[in-house]
Amino acid sequence: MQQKQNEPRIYVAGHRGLVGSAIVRTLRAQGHTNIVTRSHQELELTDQSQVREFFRTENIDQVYLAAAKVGGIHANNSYPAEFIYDNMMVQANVVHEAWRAGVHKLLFLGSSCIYPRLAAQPIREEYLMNGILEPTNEPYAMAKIAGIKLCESYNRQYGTDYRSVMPTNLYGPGDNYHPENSHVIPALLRRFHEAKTGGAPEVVIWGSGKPMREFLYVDDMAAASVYVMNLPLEVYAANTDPMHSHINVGTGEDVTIAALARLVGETVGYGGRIVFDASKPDGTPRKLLDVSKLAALGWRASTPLAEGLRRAYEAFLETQVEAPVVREREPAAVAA
Ligand SMILES: NC(=O)C1=CN([C@@H]2O[C@H](COP(=O)(O)OP(=O)(O)OC[C@H]3O[C@@H](n4cnc5c(N)ncnc54)[C@H](OP(=O)(O)O)[C@@H]3O)[C@@H](O)[C@H]2O)C=CC1
Ligand SMILES: C[C@H]1O[C@H](OP(=O)(O)OP(=O)(O)OC[C@H]2O[C@@H](n3cnc4c(=O)[nH]c(N)nc43)[C@H](O)[C@@H]2O)[C@@H](O)[C@@H](O)C1=O
Repeated sequence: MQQKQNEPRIYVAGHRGLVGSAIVRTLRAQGHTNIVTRSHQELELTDQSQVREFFRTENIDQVYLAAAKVGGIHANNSYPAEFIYDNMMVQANVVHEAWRAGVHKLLFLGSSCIYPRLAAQPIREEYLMNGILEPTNEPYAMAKIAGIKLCESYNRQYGTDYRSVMPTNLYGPGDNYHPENSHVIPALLRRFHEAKTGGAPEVVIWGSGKPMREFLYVDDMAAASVYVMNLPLEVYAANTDPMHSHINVGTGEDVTIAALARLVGETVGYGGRIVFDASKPDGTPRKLLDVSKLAALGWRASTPLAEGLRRAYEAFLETQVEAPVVREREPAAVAA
């Protein structure tokens, strides 16, 4: 593809993942042709020397940092060392080496789990660090909080323009459908689909079904990421306290896990029973984001949950046609 003159050279870290692939789709749809990507195999972001060499040679103007060790409640709870180590290393290397190479603009993706477990609802950006974190994902959340502080600190000391967005729970095409390590939506799409095709009389849902979650379709998240990256600095800075320089991204609406399960069942066309396994953790009881800051800046989510689930199920079915086993990643042991 021919590159336009003066177009920024944009590195999307994690472009094969759920969010990174959607950011690439969004940038391409907006006409960007100068997008740089590297797979995990090509560039190990926990390795500082590889990251330094990449930024030294690639002449990058902007970074979307969507590479991270990511998983649902079970993966976070089972592999805490990998969730804290990988995420601390990836973000420290990318932020530091981007700064060393003179990259002025970067967008860091955090997560709504940075907020206290029992935060007042809806959760405003300034509630960061005013309470105890949810234990099932505390190591991951600590890494993400450090990521926000990295960006703030480089901005304060070096005058960079490194921004942070805190997404709620995401879903959509390109998700991880591992039966245990995935998030709830891809796990349930797969479980309900297998129950339907296998004629199973019931589907088991983890926990009590009572926790509430807010779900954002991934193309909305990608659109929000590009929107925040491109806001004029004076507009972004005027809306973000220098000590709380992150912005929530969500829909502003949540559902119980029981209601979500019924909706996934309807989407898939499963007619059997839904049962709950109380031996599995519920995690945070509720984490609804206050999205008024981003709304005031001019962006709102546009994909209703039922429509997003329909598209996500279509994408899941496509992966079944291409290859019956889809993107099932087992966290590997932390490199010695
Ligand atoms: N999914 C969700 O519900 C939410 C996600 N987020 C955040 O959004 C961002 C993107 O998440 P999502 O797209 O879901 O995650 P995915 O797991 O789908 O994608 C992450 C990508 O990063 C790559 N990656 C991971 N570790 C490394 C590494 N050490 N070196 C190079 N590449 C690496 C992965 O490659 P490989 O698979 O080969 O390891 C993968 O392509 C993350 O920061 C996450 O914390 C925030 C809130 C909710
Ligand atoms: C995005 C977010 O993701 C993780 O947190 P989480 O919100 O708890 O995410 P989850 O999608 O795994 O679960 C949501 C709810 O759903 C219930 N649930 C039912 N049945 C299944 C099920 O089959 N799989 C999963 N994973 N959950 C299930 C589950 O018990 C929980 O009550 C964080 O660790 C953290 O990394 C983070 O930031």
